[in-house]
Amino acid sequence: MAILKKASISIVYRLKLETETVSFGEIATSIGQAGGDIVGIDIISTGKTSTIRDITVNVGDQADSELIAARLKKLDGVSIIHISDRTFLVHLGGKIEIQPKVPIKTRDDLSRVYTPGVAQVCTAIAEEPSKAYTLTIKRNTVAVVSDGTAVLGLGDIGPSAAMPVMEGKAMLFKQMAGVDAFPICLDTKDPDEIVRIVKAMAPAFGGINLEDISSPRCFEIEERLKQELDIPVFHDDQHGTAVVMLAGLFNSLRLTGKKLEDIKIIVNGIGAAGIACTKILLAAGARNVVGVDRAGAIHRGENYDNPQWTRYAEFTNPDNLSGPLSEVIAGADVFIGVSAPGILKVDDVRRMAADPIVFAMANPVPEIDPDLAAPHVRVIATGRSDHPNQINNVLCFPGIFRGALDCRAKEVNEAMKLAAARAIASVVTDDELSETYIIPSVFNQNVVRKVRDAVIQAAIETGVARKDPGEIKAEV
Ligand SMILES: NC(=O)C1=CN([C@@H]2O[C@H](COP(=O)(O)OP(=O)(O)OC[C@H]3O[C@@H](n4cnc5c(N)ncnc54)[C@H](O)[C@@H]3O)[C@@H](O)[C@H]2O)C=CC1
Ligand SMILES: CC(=O)C(=O)O
Ligand SMILES: [Mg+2]
Repeated sequence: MAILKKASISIVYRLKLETETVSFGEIATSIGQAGGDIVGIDIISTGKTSTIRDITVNVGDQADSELIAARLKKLDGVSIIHISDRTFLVHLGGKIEIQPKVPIKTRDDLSRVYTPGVAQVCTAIAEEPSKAYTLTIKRNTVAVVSDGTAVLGLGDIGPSAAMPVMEGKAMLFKQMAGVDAFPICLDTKDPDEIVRIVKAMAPAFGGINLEDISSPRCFEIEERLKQELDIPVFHDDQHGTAVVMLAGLFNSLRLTGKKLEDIKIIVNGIGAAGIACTKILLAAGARNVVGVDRAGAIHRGENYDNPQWTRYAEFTNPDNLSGPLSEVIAGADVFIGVSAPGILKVDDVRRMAADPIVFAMANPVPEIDPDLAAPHVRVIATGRSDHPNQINNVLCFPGIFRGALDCRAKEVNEAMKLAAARAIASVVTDDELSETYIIPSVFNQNVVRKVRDAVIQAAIETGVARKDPGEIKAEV
């Protein structure tokens, strides 16, 4: 796919240059001819006969980077000291740390934050457990829990390899919504064990964000934890994705003038995200949703190994369509992809109804290259940040947990999710709305505030809020 060749890797070449032998112009030409785009030049040190420089270059992929290195090595007077990928550099030593809120400078400080003073606080919590919310990190802290089995679209890469994603989620929680989040990657795939561990660690947390746990195990794990814990448990890949997708669809339909209840929607990839997207679409009023997976359209009368699919067929696909994506997509108004790279073809898009809406949300590579789809659709959205219309659950989870924590919600229910979707959609005003702006930017400051407020309101209305946020502010 062309998308894989776009400049998405940023490489720093540290070079020693013999100034009598080679000019910077020769180096720049060499890099440019190999497909690199120089975006920064830093002088590290200079001597009488040589200089050391860091040249930052954007390249399409690893092969381009290697080609540039090979060309530089051939130039007289150039030696490569080292090559670093800026994405790797930003991960060195991990991306987050814990900071104390008060300094410990004297024995007096020590005796208050630690023993003996801390004992009084422990006793107060032992006598009144709800004080954990006011006297510990619980009220502002979320566990981001994964077992590394469905990491982005990379699949079962294990708990250690999942950590960078979970650290990234923790950064986003903090930066977007002030929520302290811990990445916790478990070295087990056993649902019983995951449930037991998460329950056992729950006292420290005000909420649990499950992440990148493969289906169908994710459904059982989330359901059991919701039943057994009194703090919100939210599987981001299901509900965060569904909320943001619905927000994007609400706004796309504002453009096309079509109504949710009248349109045909294909959801491709009936896993964690696909099932949740379907459920929220139906809850919002859609009537004709057809799920498609590797086995084609999920329909009644088929004996699926995956029990989720048998259940799914009962409440979707009103015309009981069967067959591959390329057939059932005919006449569809909307394609929601939460499956795998490159499986939607331009010919498939051509078979859709007028003004097609395509959300190709598989990460990191979408179901169709947005540049290929663009001439044939009214709206194209992906999960990526390097294209317009980024439909990514980062627009949801910070605000939804900010709201849930602030009102000490017992759970995140359907009303709260629908309220969050409407809130995200509402950030885009009528004047701003266009084919390339159906969803607010991740950096739009209004998103978290609007989602938080809407979630609190819905939590209060549905009786799951344990606190008025005003009272929480008064306690600070
Ligand atoms: N943009 C966003 O915010 C989000 C995007 N995603 C992306 O959606 C995709 C799925 O994520 P999950 O639902 O968590 O994974 P999952 O593993 O629970 O589900 C994936 C489903 O896609 C199906 N699938 C795989 N290849 C297929 C093919 N060639 N044709 C039809 N179906 C196929 C699988 O059989 C499975 O049912 C991933 O690429 C993930 O990165 C997931 C969550 C959020
Ligand atoms: C965005 C996200 O959570 C995913 O692709 O899994
Ligand atoms: Mg995820």
